[in-house]
Amino acid sequence: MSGNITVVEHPLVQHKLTLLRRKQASTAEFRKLLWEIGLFLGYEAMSDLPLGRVPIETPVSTMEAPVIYGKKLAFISVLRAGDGLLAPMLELAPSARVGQIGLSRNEITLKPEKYYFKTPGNLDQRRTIVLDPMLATGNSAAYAIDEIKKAGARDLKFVCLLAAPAGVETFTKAHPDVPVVTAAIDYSLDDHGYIVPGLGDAGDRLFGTKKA
Ligand SMILES: O=P(O)(O)OC[C@H]1O[C@H](OP(=O)(O)OP(=O)(O)O)[C@H](O)[C@@H]1O
Ligand SMILES: O=c1cc[nH]c(=O)[nH]1
Ligand SMILES: [Mg+2]
Repeated sequence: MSGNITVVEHPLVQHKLTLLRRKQASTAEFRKLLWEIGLFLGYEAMSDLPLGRVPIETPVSTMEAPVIYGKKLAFISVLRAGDGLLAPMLELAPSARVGQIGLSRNEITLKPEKYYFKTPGNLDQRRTIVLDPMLATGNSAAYAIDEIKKAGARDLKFVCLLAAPAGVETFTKAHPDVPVVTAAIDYSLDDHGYIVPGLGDAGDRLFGTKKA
């Protein structure tokens, strides 16, 4: 498989992902597990932030101590399901600016339809991390990055929970400059474009909107 993709294989992530995938997981459990895994995905996605040094005093001595330095962060959630990763990312970096792109995948064409777009200013001066748990066909993620690049972003990463091989292919062909961080790459897509084995519809599971 081509592209710059990091799979977070930490046992805690893989264990929590198994609990979250199970169809018996309640909405509350799904939400909490996505939040917990999101912390680890954020930890990985931000592992290359540049550090500078500032002088501080500890109770014992002075030192030149490391601090995150340089470009500010922007997190952009692909609505709705991206909001499940936004909360843990903000837990890690509370002063990041936040944007949203609202996309709904057309069930027949499997193409995204945009219904909302709002991003922070000066995206060209920010490290921009785009969030959506699912990279299935890759159409939504590739389109989201197209729009976010049009808004000025240049230094981008994409963070998801699950990816399908076809989605990784489509995404990395469209945006070879955008590294992807995920917790797993599954086997395939079904006839409706759902990731197999996957977890079902992430938005419905996160918000409890699946019709009975
Ligand atoms: O890679 P793709 O084939 O484009 O599929 C992935 C998209 O599908 C889901 O969103 P959905 O359209 O279900 O919207 P929702 O978050 O409101 O449920 C998911 O959150 C992605 O945005
Ligand atoms: O498996 C999938 C594919 C697209 N969107 C989802 O929420 N789940
Ligand atoms: Mg959905």
